[in-house]
Order: sequence, then C-alpha cells, then structure tokens
Amino acid sequence: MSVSADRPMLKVAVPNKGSLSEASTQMLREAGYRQRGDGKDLVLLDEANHIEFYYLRPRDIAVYVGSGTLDVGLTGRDMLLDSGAAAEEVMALGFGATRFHFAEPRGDGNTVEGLAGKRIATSYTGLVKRHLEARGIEAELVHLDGAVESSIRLGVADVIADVVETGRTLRQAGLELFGEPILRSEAVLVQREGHHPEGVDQLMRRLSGVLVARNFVMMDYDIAGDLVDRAIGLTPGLESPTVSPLAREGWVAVRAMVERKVAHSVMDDLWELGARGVLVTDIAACRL
Ligand SMILES: Nc1ncnc2c1ncn2[C@@H]1O[C@H](COP(=O)(O)OP(=O)(O)OP(=O)(O)O)[C@@H](O)[C@H]1O
Ligand SMILES: O=P(O)(O)OC[C@H]1O[C@H](OP(=O)(O)OP(=O)(O)O)[C@H](O)[C@@H]1O
Ligand SMILES: [Mg+2]
Repeated sequence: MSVSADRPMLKVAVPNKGSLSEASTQMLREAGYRQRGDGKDLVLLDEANHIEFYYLRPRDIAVYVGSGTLDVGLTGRDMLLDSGAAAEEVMALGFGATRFHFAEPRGDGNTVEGLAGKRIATSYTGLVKRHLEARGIEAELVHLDGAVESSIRLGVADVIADVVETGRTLRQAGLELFGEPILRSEAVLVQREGHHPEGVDQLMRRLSGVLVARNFVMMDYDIAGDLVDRAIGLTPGLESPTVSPLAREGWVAVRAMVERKVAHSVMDDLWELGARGVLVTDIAACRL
C-alpha cells in the first residue's frame, strides 16, 4: 500500500471550463493522475493516488481553497488576486500566460493618472479597485461578466481593464492598450494562506516534474577527453553532467539536461567543438 494512504485524501480544485480547463487536466494527466473523461463530471476520485479532483469554475476556485473547503486548486493568478480570498500562490504552472491591461478606443491618448472620474468596465473589479486605490485614483467601476471589449462602443464605459493574450480581441474592437500591465498572469497552484496540507508537496513534485519534462531535453554526446571541460561549459546540466569513459581511447560520453528551447544551438556549438554522436531525447517524467 502507498505511504500516502496514512494522510487524509487531498482535495484539489480544477477549472471545469474556459481557457485554463484543458491545459490543467492535461498537466495533471502528465503528472500521473486520473482525470475525468466526461466534461460534465463534477468530481473524480483517484484512489490510487489518494486524491480527489473537484471541477469548478476557475473564478470560484480561490474562494473554495481560501475557505478551507478544498486543499489546493489550479486557477489564474489574476483570478486569485481578484477574488480577495485568503488563498496564496504556491507554484506557477507555466501555461495560461496573459497580461491584464487597461485599454481604450484607438487614439484616445489616456494615461493611468488620467483615469480619475472615468467609467472603467471589467470582470475583475477587485483587482482593478486595488490597483487604482494603490495609486490614489478614484474612478467608477462597471462590473461586467464578459465581452468587456464591447462596453465602450455600447456606451456604458470609457475605458476597459481586461485579460489580453494575443491582443486580437482588442484590435477587433478598435481598442488599444495604455499604461504598464496591471498584472502578468499565468495558471498557478493555490493553497489556503499559511496552510500547506500533507500531500501537497507530492503534488508539487509531480507538477514540477511535468514542467521539467516539458522544458528540458536529455542530451548525450561523445567528445575527446581534452575538450570535455569546454563541452561541459556548454552543457552544465541542472546540477552536474554525467561523464563516463568510452571504449575509444581518450574519449568520454557526456549526458546532461539542456533547456529545450536552446537545444539546437547547443548541438551546433558542440559539433563545432568536436563532439560527435550528439543525441537528444525527451524526458517522460522526473523527480529532481
Ligand atoms: N486567451 C485567453 N483569454 C482569456 N483568459 C485566458 C486566456 N488565456 C489564459 N487565460 C486565463 O484564464 C483565466 C480566465 O479563464 P476563463 O476564460 O475561463 O474565465 P472567464 O472569461 O471569466 O470565464 P467565461 O468566459 O467562461 O465566463 C484567467 O486566469 C486568464 O488569465
Ligand atoms: O488577447 P486575446 O487573445 O484576444 O484574448 C483575450 C480575450 O479572451 C477573453 O475573452 P473570452 O473568450 O474568455 O470571453 P469573455 O470576455 O466573455 O470572458 C478575454 O476576456 C479577452 O476578451
Ligand atoms: Mg472568458
């Protein structure tokens, strides 16, 4: 029996719809957990891993976790901060990246200071309110559920504050950003403030393993012994590369983890240096 069976079942909130939903279940699957097969299921028990998944609206997840009903949850950093719930971010999950921005009709030339007295439409009233308060700006907030980009044309607001990913929706609505981003968001794991329930560390290790497997590759190559120090300079690995002797006199084999996005340029540099048999393989899973 698994050692985890000694602790209470971990209760985890997962987005049931929207932009973060599919990527969240995908990441949990890659971390070795069971996930619902039917998009209508509300709860899924993964008995083997001693964990229970609750599929909830992403906006509500920080509220459940903050109240202590559920142990941890996956949600957006912007939603966590907007909720004002007593929950805190414990880990960034590397997907669902967006910026949260003010926007206005193209050419209006607003500044954040110039927002005083303006009507600002948003679905993230808590976030915007705190941002304005911190700058001593008094404006009127108009809370809308979605499709905020239409609110200016329809006459209920002068400015909007909304999530921007590609910027396509803004452009289509004839709007442009102004000021610095209010927030840079991505999917995060949240826990109740100051409460780190048993079992969360294991979940975090598994999720970190997925991030590493996604962002790194394993690189193997052979190189003459007198060049190995320079080669290792190109592939320092996460801790230290493995260097093993080869049957070929004076040569060694090196194995190191390399960031996926630079793998090809590192292979070019290794080749130039004299390395041969340079191989790259995916990492399926890991614990570091
Ligand atoms: N292209 C995107 N559009 C909107 N939100 C995105 C996008 N990519 C990532 N996100 C993130 O997803 C979360 C918003 O999720 P979702 O779209 O489900 O919320 P919502 O718009 O309030 O819900 P719904 O549209 O279902 O009413 C935020 O954390 C946001 O930063
Ligand atoms: O910068 P983009 O790539 O265009 O993405 C951002 C847009 O997507 C989201 O809307 P969503 O589809 O969730 O609709 P909603 O406004 O009704 O929530 C968000 O509210 C923006 O409108
Ligand atoms: Mg939406």
